[in-house]
Amino acid sequence: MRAVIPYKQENAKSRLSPVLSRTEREEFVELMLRDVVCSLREAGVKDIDILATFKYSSLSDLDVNFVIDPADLNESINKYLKKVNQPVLIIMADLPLTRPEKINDIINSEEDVVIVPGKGGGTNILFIKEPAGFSVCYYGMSFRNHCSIAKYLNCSLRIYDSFLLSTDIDEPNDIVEILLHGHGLSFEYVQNKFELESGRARVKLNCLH
Ligand SMILES: Nc1nc2c(ncn2[C@@H]2O[C@H](COP(=O)(O)OP(=O)(O)OP(=O)(O)O)[C@@H](O)[C@H]2O)c(=O)[nH]1
Ligand SMILES: C[C@H](OP(=O)(O)O)C(=O)O
Repeated sequence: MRAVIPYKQENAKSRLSPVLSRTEREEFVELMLRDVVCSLREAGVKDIDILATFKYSSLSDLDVNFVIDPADLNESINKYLKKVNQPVLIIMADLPLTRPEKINDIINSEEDVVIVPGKGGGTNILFIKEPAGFSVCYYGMSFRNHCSIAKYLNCSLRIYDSFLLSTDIDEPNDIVEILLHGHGLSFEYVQNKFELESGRARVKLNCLH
């Protein structure tokens, strides 16, 4: 089994622009990636590929395999899936709340395909036992896309329900969840920049500086 983390750092997380500068976003996305790699290692995942648009020197200390492909997300993953010929876990880099025990639960599933939905119709994690015939279709309602693809291929499907794994960090208020439930490098980064404001409604995010 291999884990693959699609990764693009250039102008990453543009939806966080209201609260983080471009430089801060590029720093932050790397720390979230490192937290994801750490959780995969704690889960005992040995083979980790970072499918990156560029050979980022700042990642050179990571004990992972780099697959460099400047193509877009869907094209690069679909090319990867045609070559990998073993079960594969596609996990996004913006999932800093990932926990090793949940990774293990997913990769030990009986089903052919496991999908962890993201907020707003996305796909945060895809586990595919036989990836050769599978194509990904990210963006828009990718969760529905991937459910349909699994059905078309007659794959048994498990929708994995997890608050922590479904929390991808896209928009400013998503950072609240890191401050409440996070750990690791991404938590340390945001706790120096933001604070929580509690009230009758949902907890709000306030910038410290
Ligand atoms: N290899 C590769 N990974 C990508 C590409 N675009 C996004 N990713 C990665 O795919 C995952 C989900 O992407 P998004 O949540 O859309 O990340 P993003 O594009 O930085 O976010 P926004 O700018 O807010 O849309 C993240 O792990 C990104 O690093 C790409 O063109 N190639
Ligand atoms: C890649 C995309 O991420 P989102 O834009 O939904 O965070 C998706 O999950 O289809």
